Amino acid sequence: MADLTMWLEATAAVAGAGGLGYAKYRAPRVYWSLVGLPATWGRFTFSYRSTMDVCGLTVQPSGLRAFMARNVARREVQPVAPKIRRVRGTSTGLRVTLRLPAGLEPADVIASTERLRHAWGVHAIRVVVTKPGFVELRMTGYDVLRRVRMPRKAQPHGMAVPVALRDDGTAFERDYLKAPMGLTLGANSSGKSMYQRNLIKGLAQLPVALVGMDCKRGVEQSAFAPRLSALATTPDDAASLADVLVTEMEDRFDLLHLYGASDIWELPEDLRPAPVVVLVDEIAELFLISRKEDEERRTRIVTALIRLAQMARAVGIYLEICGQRFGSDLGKGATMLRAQLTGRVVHRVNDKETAEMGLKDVAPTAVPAACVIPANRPGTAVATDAGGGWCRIRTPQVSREEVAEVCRDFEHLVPDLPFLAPFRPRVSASPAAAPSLVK
Ligand SMILES: Nc1ncnc2c1ncn2[C@@H]1O[C@H](COP(=O)(O)OP(=O)(O)OP(=O)(O)O)[C@@H](O)[C@H]1O
Repeated sequence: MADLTMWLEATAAVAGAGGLGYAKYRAPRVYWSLVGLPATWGRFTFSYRSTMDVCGLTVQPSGLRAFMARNVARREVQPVAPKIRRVRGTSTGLRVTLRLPAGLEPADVIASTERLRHAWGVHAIRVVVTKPGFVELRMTGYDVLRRVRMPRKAQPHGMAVPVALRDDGTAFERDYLKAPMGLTLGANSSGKSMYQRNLIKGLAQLPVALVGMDCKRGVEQSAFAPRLSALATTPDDAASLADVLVTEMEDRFDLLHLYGASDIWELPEDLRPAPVVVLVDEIAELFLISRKEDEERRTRIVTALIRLAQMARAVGIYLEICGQRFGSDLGKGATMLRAQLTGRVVHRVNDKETAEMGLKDVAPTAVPAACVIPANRPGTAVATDAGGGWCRIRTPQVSREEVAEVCRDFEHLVPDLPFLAPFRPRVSASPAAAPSLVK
């Protein structure tokens, strides 16, 4: 009888452990909420003081405080750790708000994130400055980028589109008001098109004009024709389109001048021209030339893009450029244009040099992280935040057909912009069919 009881207990334990192991792998969110979160919360609570001490995140108390401790409270003078202001569990991790004592700065906490991560046994910790004197430790309990599930409340709004998941479980937004010009780099099959698809899916739902430049004969962007205000599928069309955008930029500056506004968002809504997002699928196609005669066209395109990148933010024209590499090897003007594109996303790269092209000037500490993105994780990238920060992100998988359907559903949002009318792609009955330009 005793043997049978022991066997049943052992079987239940093995089944339980197997079930937990299965849940940990197949349903990490559920596992985290039921097991990981309580365990981490407990570990954090019980080891907080000693962890802060050994990580060097304590300071000596002020003279008055030391005096009070010695003479009034009659206890030993202890170093002061950041005060815990709030602890909150989420479906992917744990968030802790800390008030920093005088003598500690956010950079000290950032420098200790690896040590804190190991001490509390979490997958990642990101330190965010919430207001002067306060930081939030965003702990992620498990590898949320293994299977991307966007937070339900992440929806396009204003000029911001949630395009990917950060490794702390929050949505990464491409916000054109914070970083008006963007650059996405990455090797072959690293996930650049998937990133653009997610972007188009979100932008299609906003009242903006979408302009495509896809000189690979429109193979990627033509499926989104119903929602595009313009599409250029050859370098010649791209040159004409870039010229038209520059003329429109100048007209919009005249309008701003007339109303004494510094950007279109200061204009009354009924006078405000529709924002335009220009999506360039492969920048090298616009730079490279095969014949001497093409040189003039390249100079035209590059000059127009540089002018737009330098000035068009105020008039609501934004660039979103994509490419495998973007260095001086592309030709004259490449590095000048790149410097203006401050919203950077770098996917897996084949060499350190490409990662440096994308990140060195805006977030140099992100370069090593971009160099170690594994090939079996397409869609993973390093993205810069406003203010020199960066994070790891991964896009959700979305099919071209799904995005094409969203584009059809939101066709009514295509703004009426006469200057783009000659470039409006013809929408064919079959969504997969390539459009041709109406001239
Ligand atoms: N976030 C993701 N999750 C899962 N699979 C992805 C993700 N992103 C991309 N992939 C897959 O990786 C492959 C390459 O993706 P994609 O076409 O976006 O890469 P790319 O960088 O645009 O490549 P290329 O430069 O050759 O056009 C595709 O099969 C795609 O389905």
